Amino acid sequence: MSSTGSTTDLTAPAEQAPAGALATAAPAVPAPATEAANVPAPEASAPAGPTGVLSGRERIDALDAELIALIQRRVAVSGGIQAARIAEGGRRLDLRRETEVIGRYTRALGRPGTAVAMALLELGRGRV
Ligand SMILES: C=C(O[C@@H]1C=C(C(=O)O)C=C[C@H]1O)C(=O)O
Repeated sequence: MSSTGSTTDLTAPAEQAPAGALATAAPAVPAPATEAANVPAPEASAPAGPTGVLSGRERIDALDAELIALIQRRVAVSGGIQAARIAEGGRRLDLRRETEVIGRYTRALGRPGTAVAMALLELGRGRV
């Protein structure tokens, strides 16, 4: 991954999982993504004690790297949508859609989710 923060990820090949991947990876009765608050993830069971702290931190570091990569991909996709809309004579931003996005994160994560959504939207602005 580039550490330059560039948006060249627009050309990244994998914005979605391959067809069928979700079907095999998803639980039989998947919880709605918007209702996932307070459901502990499997990663929540790190062993206690110093070893647990170290190994847990490695997992945190790996998760943070994944999150950053996902955020960079989101910024690139968002920029592509904005550029397309501008090319069609529209406005860069769609506040109704942004309200939907904020609501999704708020329902899933509570008040901090609102802040996460706002940060994601801010990161996606002005990249085109
Ligand atoms: C990406 C879009 O354009 C803008 C960016 C958004 C985002 O990053 O989620 C949402 C709404 C728009 O202000 C879109 O309309 O979907």
